[in-house]
Amino acid sequence: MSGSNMSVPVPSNARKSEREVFKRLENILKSRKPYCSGTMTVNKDQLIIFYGRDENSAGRICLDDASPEQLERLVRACDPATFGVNQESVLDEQYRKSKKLDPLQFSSLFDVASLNRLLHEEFIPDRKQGVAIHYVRHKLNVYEPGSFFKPHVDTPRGGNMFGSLVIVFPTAHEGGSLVLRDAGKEWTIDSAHDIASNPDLCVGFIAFYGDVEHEVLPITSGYRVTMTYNLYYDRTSPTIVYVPTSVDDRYDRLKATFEEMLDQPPLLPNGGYLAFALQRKYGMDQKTDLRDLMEDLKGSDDLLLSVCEDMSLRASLRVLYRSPDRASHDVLAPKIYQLEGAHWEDDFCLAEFLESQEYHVNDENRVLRTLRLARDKIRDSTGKPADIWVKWVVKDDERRDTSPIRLRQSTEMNQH
Ligand SMILES: O=C(O)CCC(=O)C(=O)O
Ligand SMILES: [Fe+2]
Repeated sequence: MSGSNMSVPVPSNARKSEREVFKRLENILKSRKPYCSGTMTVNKDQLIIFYGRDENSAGRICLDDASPEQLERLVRACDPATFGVNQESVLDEQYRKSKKLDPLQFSSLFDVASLNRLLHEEFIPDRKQGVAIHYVRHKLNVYEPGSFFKPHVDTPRGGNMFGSLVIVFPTAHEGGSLVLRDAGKEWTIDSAHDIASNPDLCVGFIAFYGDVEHEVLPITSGYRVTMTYNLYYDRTSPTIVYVPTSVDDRYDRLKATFEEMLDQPPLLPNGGYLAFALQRKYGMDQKTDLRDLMEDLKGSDDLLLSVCEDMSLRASLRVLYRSPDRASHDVLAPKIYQLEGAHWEDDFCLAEFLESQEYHVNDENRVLRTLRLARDKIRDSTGKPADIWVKWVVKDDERRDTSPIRLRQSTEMNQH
């Protein structure tokens, strides 16, 4: 389930001034990069790795001035790297050709916490500014000439994992750029080049959100050694507030545009909601409490929520359900419904249909009788079986229906 690729037309009755404001809001929300990268100076000690697969093998390497022989010895101590498909580890050298050590097979003196400040300033969502980052070491990867890792998205490990961090050690190599792709854009990070052009001893780093596709291009010479971390929010540790030094005026611009929009009466003359598709993807299923998910928003989604909170606008996460034939009103539901095996009566309006699903869940006979149909019946605008999209709802009106899931009028932003 995701919200990033859905195209929702701006309602045809939106006025020109409204369209312009929507477009500006959209541009601000889409302008944040889903990663941050650079180089960080280190002392030589931080580049020492102790490694060994079992009790009978032990090695040590300093990844500053390691010789090809030392690097070859490290390669021999590693296993071929697998990758995750449907929760399983698969070995396929057409897809990923590299070597790796698991976290219990190596130790490193690298001080990852030195990146805290930078990640908070450049990468951590605004509402998470005070929350500490918990870095969990994932793998040591070793790429020889000819090694690569085709485009993939990292397997999320645990609910509050929000991203990945790659540390690139300063072993001389060429090729091996990390290419990131998100929402139709692409960025290439050539850490080997960045490290070589820095006069100080340094490592390269790239932190990116968990839903960003990435790829390691083939290594053409030398050895590329990386250490990966899974990034979590650490809610148990004390919160630290950094004062960002970089200037990011998106918050102010978003707030000003919002104010302008709300000051333009009548925005929604008959009442209604203003809904925004989430920019980032989140894992969820029927058990997901959308209120918990609100705590884990990333990037622009989090920025939007902070602006809403700041302006005392009631905001919540909702799932948008749209009937197959668009004959009834859309429903912004406060939860994810179990549609597997549900049955759509032709004269149902969508809200009634969803309510009936709730009712039938514990009614075994009805469920048996109504097996099949629903997945086929709920379709998106292109005719494919519908996916579930999570939307923002930020503006409503006193005259709103009392039913929590009925929508009288929705105004949505175009995603493209
Ligand atoms: O080594 C890298 O640069 C990236 C490795 C990676 O994408 C992974 O381990 O999932
Ligand atoms: Fe990856």
